[in-house]
Amino acid sequence: MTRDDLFNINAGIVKSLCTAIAKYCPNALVNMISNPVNSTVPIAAEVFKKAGTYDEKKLFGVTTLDVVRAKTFYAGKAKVPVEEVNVPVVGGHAGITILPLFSQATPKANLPDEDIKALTKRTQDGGTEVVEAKAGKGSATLSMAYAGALFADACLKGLNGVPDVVECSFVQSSITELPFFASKVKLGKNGVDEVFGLGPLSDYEKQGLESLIPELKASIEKGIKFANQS
Ligand SMILES: NC(=O)c1ccc[n+]([C@@H]2O[C@H](COP(=O)([O-])OP(=O)(O)OC[C@H]3O[C@@H](n4cnc5c(N)ncnc54)[C@H](O)[C@@H]3O)[C@@H](O)[C@H]2O)c1
Ligand SMILES: O=C(O)C[C@H](O)C(=O)O
Repeated sequence: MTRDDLFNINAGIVKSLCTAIAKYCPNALVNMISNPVNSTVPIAAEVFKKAGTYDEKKLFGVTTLDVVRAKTFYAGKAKVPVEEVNVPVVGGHAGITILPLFSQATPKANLPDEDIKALTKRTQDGGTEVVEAKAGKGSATLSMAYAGALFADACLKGLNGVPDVVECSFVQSSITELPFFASKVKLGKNGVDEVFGLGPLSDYEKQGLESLIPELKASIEKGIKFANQS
């Protein structure tokens, strides 16, 4: 099976599920985990737009697993307790479109450049590492369940009026030239309350941002095209 076959199968499933969401629960917050997230979120947006139910504050690509991985790998390298670590991960959810911002990681550890590069690559390749290790038996399951639960819980806290709930997510965005982008998002009573900008980037992160834009743009466009042609 080619990647295109996989895209078509998952994209078709997402399209039909989103058609049902538009009909039966049009006001729901939608947490999109199905891959390729960089395309399935734009597909969902197109389906909802056609149905007249699109609310950009209520559609989220779940990138929490990238954050969980970045935190875990950073904690290991920096020798700090993982529960104290914070690392924003921006961009998208595939390969080089996943951009962990270790320059903003806390607690500060002043890791050398080669460690930052290795941590970045490991975060970007984390999903593939699991897929390869499971050798045909699927992708990350327990860690995804953990990450999905974290993000769903954050959405529920926001809906319940808990202040200052902030998570990274792939959402409609105007912080770059792309219509969808993952960054820190404040969650509130209506879903997205505020999409935060990227903050100061290191030169390495600036390069990473520049490199990911064309790939992420193509994946977004592929999703939009799929939604509108089939
Ligand atoms: N966003 C992330 O970080 C992340 C992490 C892990 C997995 N994923 C993605 O999550 C998705 C599911 O992964 P998985 O490992 O749980 O796969 P899986 O094959 O174990 O489960 C897929 C489920 O979808 C169901 N299904 C198939 N066709 C359907 C349809 N037409 N309508 C409704 N349900 C249907 C199947 O019965 C099955 O239960 C994949 O797209 C995977 O790439 C995303
Ligand atoms: O399902 C995959 O290809 C990988 C998944 O998105 C992950 O990050 O683990």
